[in-house]
Amino acid sequence: MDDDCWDDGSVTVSAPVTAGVASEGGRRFAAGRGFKPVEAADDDWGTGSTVTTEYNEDSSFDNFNNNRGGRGGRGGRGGRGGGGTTIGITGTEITVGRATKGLRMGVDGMMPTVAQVADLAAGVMTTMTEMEAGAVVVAEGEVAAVAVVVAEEMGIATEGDGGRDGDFKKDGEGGEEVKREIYIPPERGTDEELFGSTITSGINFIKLDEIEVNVSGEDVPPPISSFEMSGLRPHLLENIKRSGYTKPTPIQKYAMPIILGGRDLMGCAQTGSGKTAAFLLPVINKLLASQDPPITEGNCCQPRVVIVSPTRELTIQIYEQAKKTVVAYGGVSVSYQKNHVLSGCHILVATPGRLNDFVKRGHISFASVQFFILDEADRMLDMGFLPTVEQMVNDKRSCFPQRFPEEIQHLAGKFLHNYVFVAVGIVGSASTDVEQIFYQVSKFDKREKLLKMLQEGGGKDRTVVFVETKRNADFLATFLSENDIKTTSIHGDRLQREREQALWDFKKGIRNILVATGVAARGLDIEGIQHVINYDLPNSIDEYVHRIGRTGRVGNRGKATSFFDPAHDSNLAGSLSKILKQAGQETPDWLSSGGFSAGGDSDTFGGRDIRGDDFGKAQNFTTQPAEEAEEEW
Ligand SMILES: Nc1ncnc2c1ncn2[C@@H]1O[C@H](COP(=O)(O)OP(=O)(O)OP(=O)(O)O)[C@@H](O)[C@H]1O
Repeated sequence: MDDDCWDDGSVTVSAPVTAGVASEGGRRFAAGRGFKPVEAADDDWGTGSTVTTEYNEDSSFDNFNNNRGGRGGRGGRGGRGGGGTTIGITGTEITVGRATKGLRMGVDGMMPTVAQVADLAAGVMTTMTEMEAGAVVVAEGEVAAVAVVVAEEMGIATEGDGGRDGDFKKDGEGGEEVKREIYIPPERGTDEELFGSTITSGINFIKLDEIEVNVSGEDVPPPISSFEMSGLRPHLLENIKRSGYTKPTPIQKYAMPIILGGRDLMGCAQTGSGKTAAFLLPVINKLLASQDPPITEGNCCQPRVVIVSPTRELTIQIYEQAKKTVVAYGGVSVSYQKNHVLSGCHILVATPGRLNDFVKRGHISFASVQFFILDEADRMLDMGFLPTVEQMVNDKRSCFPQRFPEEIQHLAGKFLHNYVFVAVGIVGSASTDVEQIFYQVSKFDKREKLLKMLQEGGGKDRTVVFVETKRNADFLATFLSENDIKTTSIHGDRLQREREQALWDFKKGIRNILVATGVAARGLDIEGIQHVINYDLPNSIDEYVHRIGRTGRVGNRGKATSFFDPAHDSNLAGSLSKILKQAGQETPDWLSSGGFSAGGDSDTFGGRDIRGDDFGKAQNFTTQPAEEAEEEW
C-alpha cells in the first residue's frame, strides 16, 4: 500500500521540546505547547527534542519556515507516512518494540545531527529495522533503541492537507513545500519515570472484588486470589510490587491463569480495572520462561507477541507498561542489550495501519507469533481493521482484552481456539466510581457554561473536555487559554510532537485542562484526572463510557459532567438513563421522562458469550482502510 495514506505510527511519551515554533497557521494556533502560553517558561518544557527538518543537499534544519498553510496544516501527507520502527530493549531477556511513524531515536533526549541522519540512509543494520533508507542503532544506559527512517520521510513533500481557518486555504490545498518533521522523542529511561507512571489505586479498589464475573468455556482454570499464587516468575512479582499492585483486580484474577494455562481468552472489564496488566503479565511470563531469543530472518522480524491498539498514545502507553513489567530484570550490559536490539524484538506494540504496512513490506512476519492481542477491539472494528486482522493472524492464538460487539466475537471465533470468555460486571457499563452529572445546555450556551464551571473550580481539577470536532477542540482550547485557564488540546490534526507535548503538559499539571476529541477516549491512563466534561456528547453510548472512564480508575473517585443538548443528543437519552441506573446513580427527571426517544442501547457492547451454531461463520465487516479512520479522531 502506498505510504501516503498511513498515519498511524506511535511514539514514546516523554517530554518533547519544540526547537522552535512551526507555525500551525493563524494567530491563535501557534504550535508547540498549546495555546496562548500562559506564563509557562521554556525551561519547564522537559527534555525531549524535536527537529523539523528539510533533508536536502545543504542539510539545513529549519524549524521556522514551515509552509504548511492553515491551521494544523499537516501538508505533505504524501511524504509523511514512511515506515519506521523503534525497538526498545529493557535490560532483560525481553525486548519490546513499537511500530512507529518516521524516525525515532528514543534515547534520553539524544537527537541526530544531519550527518547522523545521512548515515542512517546508508543502511547500517540487518534486522527488521533495516528499511528502504537504512537504520541506526543507539544504545545508552538502561535503554537502547533502534530507529529507522525511510526515504520518503526525508524528502520534501509537495502536497498539503492543512488550512481550514481564517485566511488559510481549504483542506487539501494547504502547504506547498513542506519540511518533513523528524521527531525524536526520548524514552522514559529511568525506573522512577517508568514506575512513577502508575495510577495509585483508590479507596474503592477493594470494591472491585464485589463485581460479578461471568465466565464461560470448557475446563476453565480457577481464578487466582493473589499475585503470589499466580505462578509468575519472581522478577515479575518484584516488578508488580514496585508498581504498587498489592492485589490482582478481578480481570487479572481470571485472565492470568487462563493465559498462563495456554488457553485463548476473550475478556472484558470496566474501564480502569487493569486489563493491560491482565494480558501483559502472563504473556511476558511465558516469554521469560521460554528464553527463546527474538527471531529475525534477513530484514524481517518475527515477534512472538503482537499487540495492536487503535491510537498512537495508547500504543505508547502499552509499550511503557510492557517495559515496566520487565525493566528491573536487568543488570545486563549495554552491549548485551544492543545485541538483543539488533536481533529483533519479542513484543511488538503497534497501531493497525502501520503494522499492516510492515507486514506487507515483509519487515514483520507473524510466523513466530504466539500471542496476538487486540486492545480496544471494538474500536478496531470501527476503524475497519478487522478484515486486515483476519488476514494477518489467520490461525494465530489471539486474546481480546476489551469489549466485544458480536462482529468481533464472530471474527474471533475464526481464529481463537476453544477460548474462555470472561466478562467482569455488566459489559459496557460505566464505572460506579464516576459520579455522572448532566446539564441541559443548548449548543449556543455551552461555551459560557464551561467557562463558568472551570472558573468556579479555579481551573484546578485536572480535567478532560471532550468535543466532537477537531476544529472545535482548537477553538475551545484557545478560548479557555484567552480566559486565563491553562489549556492544551489533542486531536488527530495536531502533529505527533504536539499531541505528545499536550499530554505531557497535562500529565505534569502544566496545563490542567485538556480539550480532546475521541482520540483520547480510549485507554489513556493518566494519574489524577478528577473530571471529564462532555462538552459535546458522543454519538454512541460505548464512547460515552470510554470517555468518562478516563477518571474514576482503579478504585479512585471521579466526576463526569455532560452537556446534553436536546436538539442534538435526544437519541442518547435512553442509553444514558440505562447507564446511570446500572451505575446506581440518579437519572434527572428531564432525562428519563423528557420525551426523548429511547435511542441507543447499552447492550450493543455484546456482553454475552454468543457462541452458537452460526458462530464464526460468514460476516461482512467494513472494509475501509484502517489508517484513514484514525485521522478522523
Ligand atoms: N492490581 C492492580 N493494583 C493496583 N493498580 C493496578 C493494578 N493493575 C493495574 N493497575 C493500575 O490501574 C491503572 C489502570 O489500568 P489499565 O490502564 O490497564 O486499565 P484498563 O482496564 O485497560 O482501562 P481502559 O478500559 O480505560 O483501557 C493503571 O495505572 C495500572 O497501573
